Amino acid sequence: MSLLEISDLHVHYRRRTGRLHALRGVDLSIGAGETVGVIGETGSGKSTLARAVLGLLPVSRGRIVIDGEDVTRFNQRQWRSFRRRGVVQYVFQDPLRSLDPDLTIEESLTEPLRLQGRRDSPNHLLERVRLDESLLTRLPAELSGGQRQRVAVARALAAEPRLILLDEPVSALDSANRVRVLELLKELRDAGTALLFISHDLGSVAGIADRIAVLHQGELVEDGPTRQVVTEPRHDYTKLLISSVPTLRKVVPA
Ligand SMILES: Nc1ncnc2c1ncn2[C@@H]1O[C@H](COP(=O)(O)OP(=O)(O)OP(=O)(O)O)[C@@H](O)[C@H]1O
Repeated sequence: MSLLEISDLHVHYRRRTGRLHALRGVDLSIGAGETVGVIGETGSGKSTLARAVLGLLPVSRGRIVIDGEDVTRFNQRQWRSFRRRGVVQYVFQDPLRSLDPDLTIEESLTEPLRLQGRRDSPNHLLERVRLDESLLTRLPAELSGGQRQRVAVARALAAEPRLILLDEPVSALDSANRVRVLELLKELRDAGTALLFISHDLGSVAGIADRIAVLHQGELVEDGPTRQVVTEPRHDYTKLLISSVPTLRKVVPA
C-alpha cells in the first residue's frame, strides 16, 4: 500500500477575476521509503499540491489518502488530530515560515517532542542535522539561512514522520548550504523516510529522487523513474527542462 495516494486531484482558487483551475486531475503515489521529486516551472501548481496534501487548501475533486487514511474531506479538528500522529511533516522554502520567530531553537524543537508525549531534550535532533548545541538558546533570526533550514528539518524529524513534504527546501540557500541540506535529505532517505521533494530545479532533485513527476500548468505530464525521465523524457516540456541542465546525467545515479 502507498504511503501517499493522490487520485484525480483538482484544486481551484477563487480570484476576483474568476476561478483558477490550479490542479487538473493529478495522480501521484509515494510508497513507504520512496523519494519522489515534483518539478515544474513557477506557477505550475507545485506549492498548491503540497498545501492540498497538508490540508491547507480545499480540494474540489479527487482523493488524498495518507497512510491508509482518506484525509480529503477532513475538517479542522480531524486534521489537528491526524497531524498529532506525526505521519507527515513539512519543510518550506523559507524556514522562517516553519519556525516561530519568538521561540528559541530549543523551544521550537521541544514543542513537537512534547506533542508526541516525549520528555527528552532536543539535543539528538540537532545532532541528526549536524548543528551545535550552542545554537539552542538562539532565536531563528540569529541563525544563518542554512542553519535555519537545518533546524526546520530537525523540527520535522521530532515526530519521526514516515513522509516529509519539502517545498523548495534548498532554493533560498547558497551553494555550500544547498549541498549540506541535500546531503542531509539523502541521509533521511537512506534511513527510510519517504520524501516528496518539490522544486523548480531539476538539478537539485535528480541526485536524490527515485522518481520524478513533472507538473505543467496544473497537470502531471510525466511520472517515472529518475533515470528514465532524464534519459528518455516523453513530454516536450520535460525535454525542455532537461536541456536546460546540461550536467544532469552526471548527478543521476546509475
Ligand atoms: N492563494 C491563491 N489565490 C489565487 N491564486 C493562487 C493562489 N496561490 C497560487 N495561485 C495561483 O495558482 C497557480 C499555481 O500556483 P503555485 O504557487 O502552486 O505554483 P508553483 O509551481 O508552486 O510556483 P512557484 O515555483 O513560483 O512557487 C498560479 O497560477 C498561482 O498564481
